[in-house]
Amino acid sequence: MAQKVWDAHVVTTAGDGADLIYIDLHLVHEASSSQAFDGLRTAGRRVRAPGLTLAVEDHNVPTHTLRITDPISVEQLETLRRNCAEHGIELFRHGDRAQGVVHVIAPELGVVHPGMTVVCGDSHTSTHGAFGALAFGIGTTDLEHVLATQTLALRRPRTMAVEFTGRAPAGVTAKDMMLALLAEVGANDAAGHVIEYRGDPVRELSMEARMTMCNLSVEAGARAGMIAPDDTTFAYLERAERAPTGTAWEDALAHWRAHTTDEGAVFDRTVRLDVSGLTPFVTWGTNPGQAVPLSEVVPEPDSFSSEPERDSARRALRYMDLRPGTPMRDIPIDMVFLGSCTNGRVEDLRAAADVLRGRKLAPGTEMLVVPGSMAVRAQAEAEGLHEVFTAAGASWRFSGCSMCLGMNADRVRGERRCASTSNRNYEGRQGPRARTHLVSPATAAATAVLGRLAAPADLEEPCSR
Ligand SMILES: CC(C)[C@H](C(=O)O)[C@@H](O)C(=O)O
Ligand code: SF4
Repeated sequence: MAQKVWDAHVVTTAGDGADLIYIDLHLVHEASSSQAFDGLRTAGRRVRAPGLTLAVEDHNVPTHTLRITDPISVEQLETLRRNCAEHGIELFRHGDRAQGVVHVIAPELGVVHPGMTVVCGDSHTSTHGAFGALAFGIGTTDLEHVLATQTLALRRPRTMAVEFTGRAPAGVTAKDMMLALLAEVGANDAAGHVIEYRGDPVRELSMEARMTMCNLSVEAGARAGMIAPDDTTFAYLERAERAPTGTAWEDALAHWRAHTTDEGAVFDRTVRLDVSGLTPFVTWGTNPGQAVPLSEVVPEPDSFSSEPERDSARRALRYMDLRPGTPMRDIPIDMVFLGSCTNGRVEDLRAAADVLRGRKLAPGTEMLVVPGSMAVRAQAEAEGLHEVFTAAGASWRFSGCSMCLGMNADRVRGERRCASTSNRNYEGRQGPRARTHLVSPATAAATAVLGRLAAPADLEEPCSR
C-alpha cells in the first residue's frame, strides 16, 4: 500500500537515490512553520498551492480561555496569521468552530483521503495513515520546500508489517495494543520504515482507534503508519463536511478501494503480536516503549537484555522516582490529562465519561479534559459528557495541544506525577520535572477516581486491595 501511494506520486527521480514526490495535502501549525515562511520570503517565493495547504493554531493556545495574553503565544499566533493572510492559506484560529489539534481536525473535516500524500511539520502526522494515506512529519527545510513547490525529495522508505492476531479482550484499546507493541519492539526499532497495521484486531477498530494506533507509529521510530481503507473508513469519510459528494464520491470510492496491499506482497520486515492475552498497559519510564501491563510491577533494570536498555531503565527510574518491584497499581497520581491527538477524540471522551459517571476524582487529584477539537467539544457537550467531567471535579477545556507538551499554560507543576492519554513521556515533556505515565482514556479515568494507576475493573472491586 505504501509503495502504491509512493509510485502514484513520483514526479521525477531527484538524484542520489531520491524521488521527487507530489504532496496532496500540507498541514501547518504555529509551532513549526514560521522559519519556513521566513525562508520563502527571503527567497522571494510564493506558496505554490495555498488551496492544498491548511493551517491551524493548536500548540500554543490556552485552553482555559479564548483570550490569548501570553506574549510568546501572541507572537507565534500573530506570525502564523500574517503568513496565512499573505499567502491566502485557510487558517483555523483559536476559538473557531473547526479549530483543534491539527491531527484531529484534518480527518474530521474529511480532507485526508486514502492514497493521498500528507505532510506537516509535526511528527504525529502519522495519525492520518489511519485513512490509508501516506502521511509523515517533516522538518523546517522540507516544510519550506513543500510550501514553495508542493513536492518533496525523499528516499523511498522501507516497509514493515505489524500483524495483530487474536481477539482483544474487552477493555483493551488501541492505545494498549500500541503500548504493548512499543514495549516489544522498542522506541526506535521501526526507524526508516512505514508500518502497515494488519489483521482482524485492526479491522475491528473504529476510525478514532485507528488514528490512535497510527499516531503512535512515530514512537516506534517509524516514518509513518498506515491502515488499509475499508468500509469503516468510507463510512467515516462519507459523514465528513468536506468529503466528495455525488458522482465525485462514487469516483473517489473506486479509486480508494485500489489503494490496499496486494495479497502476497512482501514487506521488508514483519512483526506479529497476539492481542488475545493483553490487559491495560501503562508506562513506567521515560520513553513510550518502557511500558508494562498495569497488573505488573516496575521492572528491575538488570532484567533487560542489553546494556543500553539497562542504562536507560536506571535513568528512567531515577527521573520517575520509582523503585523496581513496586506494583504499578500502587503508584499514586496527582494529575490526569485526557486529550491530545492520540486520545482526544469524542470516542476517547465517551470512554472516560463512562468510567467517571456518578463518581468523583480522588481527593487531591486534578484532571484536565481537553477535547482534541472544538467539534469534539461541541459533540461531547451535545451528549452531556462535559457535565459528567465537571460533576466528577475535572476541568473542562477548549481545544488545543494543552498538557501534551509544556508549550502553553497547561503544565504539570513541579515533580508531580501525571497519568496522560498523550503519546510522549520524555523527561520534561509535560513540564520541566513532570513525571508522565502514558495510559488509555479508560485507564486515565479510573486512575483519576482512585488517585493511583488503575483500570476501570478496579472500581468494581473496592475491597480487592
Ligand atoms: C512542536 C511539534 C513540532 C512537535 C512534533 O513534531 O511532534 C509536537 O507536536 C510534539 O508532539 O512533540
Ligand atoms: S497533541 Fe501533542 S502530540 Fe499531538 S500535535 Fe499536539 S503536541 Fe504534538
